[in-house]
Amino acid sequence: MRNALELDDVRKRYGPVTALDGVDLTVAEGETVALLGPNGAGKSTLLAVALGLLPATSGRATLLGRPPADALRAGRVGVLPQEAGLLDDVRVRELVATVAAMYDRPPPLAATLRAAGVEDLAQRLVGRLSGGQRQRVRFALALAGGPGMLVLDEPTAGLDVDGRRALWHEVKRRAGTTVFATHYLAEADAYADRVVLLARGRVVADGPVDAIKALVGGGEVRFDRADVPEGADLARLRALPGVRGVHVEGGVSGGGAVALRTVDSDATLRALFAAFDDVRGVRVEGVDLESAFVSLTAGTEQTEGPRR
Ligand SMILES: Nc1ncnc2c1ncn2[C@@H]1O[C@H](COP(=O)(O)OP(=O)(O)OP(=O)(O)O)[C@@H](O)[C@H]1O
Repeated sequence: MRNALELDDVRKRYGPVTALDGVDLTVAEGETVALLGPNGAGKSTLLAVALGLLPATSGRATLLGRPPADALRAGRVGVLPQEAGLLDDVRVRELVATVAAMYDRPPPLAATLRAAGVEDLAQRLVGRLSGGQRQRVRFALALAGGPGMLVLDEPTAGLDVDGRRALWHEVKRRAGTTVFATHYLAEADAYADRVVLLARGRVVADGPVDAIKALVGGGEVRFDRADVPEGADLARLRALPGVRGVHVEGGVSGGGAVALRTVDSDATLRALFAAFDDVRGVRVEGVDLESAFVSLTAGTEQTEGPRR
């Protein structure tokens, strides 16, 4: 299968700030890839370089087998940039029609308006729309040329529940290549085949959602006890193999609910049963994407100033 996107040791500096610090990334055709990372990690910069909208300081970007700007000019990629300005004094229908007319074989206008959920807004002036409605219009502009690939920077920012559902429904229906940046981990979990986790301009994890969760490993062993563990009991729980943290909540009718954060739930479970004979309601839960995200990017918020 051909690669839709290739980034080869891409670096991008804005004066003293290193926004991308040697990024290698490959996206195969047909893949849906989510780009995650804390504020300032470099997600928007990565997408802008991948699209040829920003020059890299060094390294190489290839989009659909060509220099990115060429692929973009050929109308093969639909783009939803973050905070894109829109003309205010035109009606939604005119704006989408004008953009569609720049392409060789755009889909019927009605289909684009429907797909982006802006049919009912077609006659409205863009300048009078709400934030979420404007975001839907941006999505319509990304779809206007009938592109084979979508690059979406925080596409559901400002969208209500219906708007989000409609957008992802459309992305899935198209089954083309999609690369999107998001802060909503649930969206990455639900819609991406693969997650690329950026921190400080570097790829710190790259793989299917389950593999990213597994990188952090372990999970949580939860159980109930008749008594809330305290003192020596608590120390014994902390000393169980694999345990990295103990969280205790007062349970119903005076009992206690306990959660053990562990890197080896099998070893923790065996030792727990050996050491305590009054545990009940034991359940083991895996790490969720949020915990994995926090572990893998902890303390990495990008700040101004020279890099260490
Ligand atoms: N035009 C610019 N001039 C100077 N610094 C910039 C510019 N654009 C981005 N940066 C800096 O580059 C780094 C990466 O920014 P970028 O917008 O790519 O991050 P992001 O992951 O998209 O963040 P967010 O989640 O907040 O949108 C940040 O430290 C940011 O302050």
